[in-house]
Amino acid sequence: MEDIKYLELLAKEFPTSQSIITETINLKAILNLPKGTEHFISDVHGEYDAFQHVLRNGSGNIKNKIKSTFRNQLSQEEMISLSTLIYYPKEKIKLETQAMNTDLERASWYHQILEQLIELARVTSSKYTRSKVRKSIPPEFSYIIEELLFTSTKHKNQLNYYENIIETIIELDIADQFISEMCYLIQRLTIDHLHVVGDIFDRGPAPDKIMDDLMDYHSVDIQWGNHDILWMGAACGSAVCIANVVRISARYDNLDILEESYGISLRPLVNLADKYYDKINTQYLPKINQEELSYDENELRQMAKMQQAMAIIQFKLEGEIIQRRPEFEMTDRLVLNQINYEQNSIMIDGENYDLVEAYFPTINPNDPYTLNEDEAHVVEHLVKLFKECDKLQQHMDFLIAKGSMYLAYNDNLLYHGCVPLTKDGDFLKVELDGEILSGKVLFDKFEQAIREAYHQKTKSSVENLDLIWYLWTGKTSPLFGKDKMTTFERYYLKEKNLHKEHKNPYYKLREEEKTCRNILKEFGLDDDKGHIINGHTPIKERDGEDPMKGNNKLIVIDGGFSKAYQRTTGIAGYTLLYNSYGMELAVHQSFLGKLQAITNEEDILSTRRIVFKENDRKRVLETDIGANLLEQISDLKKLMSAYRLGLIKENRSTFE
Ligand SMILES: O=P(O)(O)OC[C@H]1O[C@](O)(COP(=O)(O)O)[C@@H](O)[C@@H]1O
Ligand SMILES: [Mn+2]
Repeated sequence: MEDIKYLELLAKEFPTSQSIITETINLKAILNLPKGTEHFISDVHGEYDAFQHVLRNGSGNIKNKIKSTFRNQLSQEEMISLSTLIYYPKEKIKLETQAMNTDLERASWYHQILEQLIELARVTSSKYTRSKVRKSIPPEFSYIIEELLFTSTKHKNQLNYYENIIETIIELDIADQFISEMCYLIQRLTIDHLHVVGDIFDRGPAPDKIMDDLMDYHSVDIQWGNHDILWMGAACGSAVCIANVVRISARYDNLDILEESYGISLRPLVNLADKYYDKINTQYLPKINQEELSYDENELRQMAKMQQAMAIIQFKLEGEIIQRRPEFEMTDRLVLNQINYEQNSIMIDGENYDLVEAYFPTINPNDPYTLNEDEAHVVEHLVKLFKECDKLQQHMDFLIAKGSMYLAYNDNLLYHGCVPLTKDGDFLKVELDGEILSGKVLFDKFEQAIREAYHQKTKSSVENLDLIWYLWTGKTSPLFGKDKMTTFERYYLKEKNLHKEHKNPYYKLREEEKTCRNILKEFGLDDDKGHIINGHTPIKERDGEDPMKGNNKLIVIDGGFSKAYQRTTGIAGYTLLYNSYGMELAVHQSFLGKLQAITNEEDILSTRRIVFKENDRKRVLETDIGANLLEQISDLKKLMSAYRLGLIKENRSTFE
């Protein structure tokens, strides 16, 4: 019965036997095509230009395609030039054509480039069905591009036809636009699907632009990172998440993201900072690249004061939650009541330490966690603006729609931080809302809390919002993975040992193959076939650390986009490609900037490391999409027999 109802619905889409046959042929054709290329990137941290570059060059994939297509026809320089054109078509066309003196010269360049691009688009589209390629083609040029891609040039007549189209494009003066569209098409066909393994936000200057691009991207999923969760909590109106977001933005000189990109006015915060903080702690000076920006002293002081005002609000709000939620076991993070405000010292683990440059004008020593009236006003104002900001809400809607705590995809398991484990490698048992949870169900519980908090945004339950903050900083959070966040200590104490945040046992245990296999099994995956793709921790390649762990069962792909971290890693970082031939890690050097990439044709230098090779080229049939298509084919078969048995009537009206 159920079945018939479902088939009746399906019959609306496939009203005749003929339409079923057509669709089945199409689906079967897809099953036999090579698996599409998956691209994995992680820890982008607001570095828009580097992110865009890696996306545009497909982690080196475009260059490889150019090499294999034109190895015997183009010089090394010509191939580099063609790749730059494909990454940055508009800018590169301008540069090239401006340097030419005659129309003839320009026409001959256009001709040559168009031929190369058509050839490359043919190669990159050969992995897909016509129908899929058609959907990727921009509508303005769909007719011409289809003709160029699908017309054979074997016969003289056909060659003439093809040449004619190229000439017409040049004559009609649409070559610039046409070339750009072809370049974007090639970019798009080179990567079938993108996975972003977390941390789009914080530290770098333009996470909002990254979100805009991701929202335009043809096929993408996201595994939430700890920084993304913080922003999601903020958008749900969690005051403590907002305090962290604003403090971090001030710390990395990114207040413009809030004020200009998201239109969140910081005026009340400026007033609060001006009213209370005339002395500043130098730890609150923003982290900026001194060569790039020159602020005068007043501006720097202003930013430091804002960061300081926000940090104190954060410590107060965190104290409230920690007291309200004893099960979070975070009482060691209750710092403000451990301070001796007369002596400016603090008690930690029974020892007394002097606070450096300490100054707490808004704290009442007898009631250190209560916001004063001005602070409460700032918080109220920010909560309102974060919740009302359309652009931020759209970005977060997208994170919710395309994102998750983890993803099982084509045998692989993707997550940002860690799977909490005991020292012995068992899944750590965590008590949440009276339930004892570990492994996969722990992730599921957190995900459910996030979704509930998000969907009831106007009256988000306090408990769920607390959990979102816990995911940012709690010691059993799969997104954080450390014992504590020592923000307070790093602002006020000179003892470096107190600044240390210790990674949990997972990070040692993931070196062992057994751990990785256990985790894959826990998430329902085949541990012989599958791999874990992990972000979050920069790999110190300079110190000999290897991104491939657990006998290559786990790959850490912190993209190293964050400039602040490149000093410790020695390289920029890693991205991963998984195509029909296997999986490859791309190891990137630093990105020198968009201008260098265009004018000097300086690509990110990347080397490749093979993670594994497929014995036989992998087809769509063997992927998750393949499994899905097989199911569709079987449903169509059922519908076909329902038509034959007369259980459902064919609707031929459109053909009669
Ligand atoms: O260097 P900053 O700005 O103080 O940030 C350090 C904080 O960032 C974190 O490393 C989290 O960020 P990541 O997810 O990028 O590691 C915290 O553990 C740490 O307290
Ligand atoms: Mn992270």
